[in-house]
Amino acid sequence: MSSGFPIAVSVLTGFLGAGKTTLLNRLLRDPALADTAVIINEFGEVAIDHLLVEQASDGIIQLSDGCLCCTVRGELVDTLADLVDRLQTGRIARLARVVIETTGLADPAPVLQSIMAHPALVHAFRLDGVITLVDAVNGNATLDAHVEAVKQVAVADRIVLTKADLATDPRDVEALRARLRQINPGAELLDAGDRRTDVAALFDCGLYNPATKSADVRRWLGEEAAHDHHGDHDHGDHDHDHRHDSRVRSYSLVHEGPVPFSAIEMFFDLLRSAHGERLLRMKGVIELLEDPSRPLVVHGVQKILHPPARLPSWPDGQRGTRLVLITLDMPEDYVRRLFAAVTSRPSIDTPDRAALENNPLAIAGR
Ligand SMILES: Nc1nc2c(ncn2[C@@H]2O[C@H](COP(=O)(O)OP(=O)(O)OP(=O)(O)O)[C@@H](O)[C@H]2O)c(=O)[nH]1
Repeated sequence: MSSGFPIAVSVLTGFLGAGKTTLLNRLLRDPALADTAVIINEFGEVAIDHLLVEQASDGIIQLSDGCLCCTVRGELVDTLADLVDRLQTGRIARLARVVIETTGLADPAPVLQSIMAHPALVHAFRLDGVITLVDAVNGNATLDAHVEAVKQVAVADRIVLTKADLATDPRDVEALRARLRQINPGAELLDAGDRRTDVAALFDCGLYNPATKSADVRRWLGEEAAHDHHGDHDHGDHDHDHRHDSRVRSYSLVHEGPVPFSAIEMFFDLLRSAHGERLLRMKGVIELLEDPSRPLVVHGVQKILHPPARLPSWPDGQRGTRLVLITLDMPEDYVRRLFAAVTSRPSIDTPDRAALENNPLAIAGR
């Protein structure tokens, strides 16, 4: 794979009418998004209308053969593979970024999964981050009614509140902000009406940037680890029945001292085989016994684990293994016991790693 790879992929999601296209059109006027391909997944057609945009002196041009109709996931993969082919055959000179706008009803996890899982794409693309838009007027009701909307917020790296200008009561907007922070305390919460909500604020989320060999670990792990958050709290005086929120949980697992690669591998394998589809998102840094000075950055979506990357040094000087899990209906106790077992901190009635190696089913899946 030549230079220029892997290409950053950003996923833009948000419920029906949240303002995705409006924001995208605004962002695309920024020259910083030159050399960007936009893939739009329109609702209703179960199809992807993809519009390839290419840098030209006079702005954006649509490639003449750029429109295909196709089914969602397979064709998303085909579309991305086609982009790689165009680059390698010189039909596109440069491609710095891909933005995928999902349908409002989409559960973003399978979209992320199809990018991260495919062998042909895994080295060509890297997930930069998920940008989720939430409508300030309808957001609360949407989150109450649709678990997909809660998942969209839960997996976000950036949350953008739209239409705050249409809200009649600022207290409602504040309550919504509090709820969004509750569901996903690690994501930055931005306002669409704020001029600072620009390309720089929304892209390069820092999961892992091969160019700088860095990851914004402090932000996405530090905050989580500090709060060790659950999504099922009441919100003070706004005591709604947020039944979907409580199904989504975000919590961190911490282990001081290095762990062998085999233990981490076993943890992920058992977790994914027992509860893969409930693991919405996982990110973390790991201190490996085999190479403790270079942290291993891992991130995964459902059953898919992205190829781990190595950082040259510990970003905040703090060693140890820190994982953030965002889950839907997953028993936290099972995850904690499994983690304790593989990191060899046995607790009562919990087998240690040696026992697990002999019998991986020793910790029941549910
Ligand atoms: N007042 C106001 N209107 C907005 C804002 N953002 C979007 N809109 C309007 O909301 C409507 C829906 O916006 P779109 O950008 O089409 O929303 P979308 O999320 O792409 O919609 P779907 O693709 O159908 O899910 C349009 O009429 C926009 O002009 C905002 O911040 N303030």
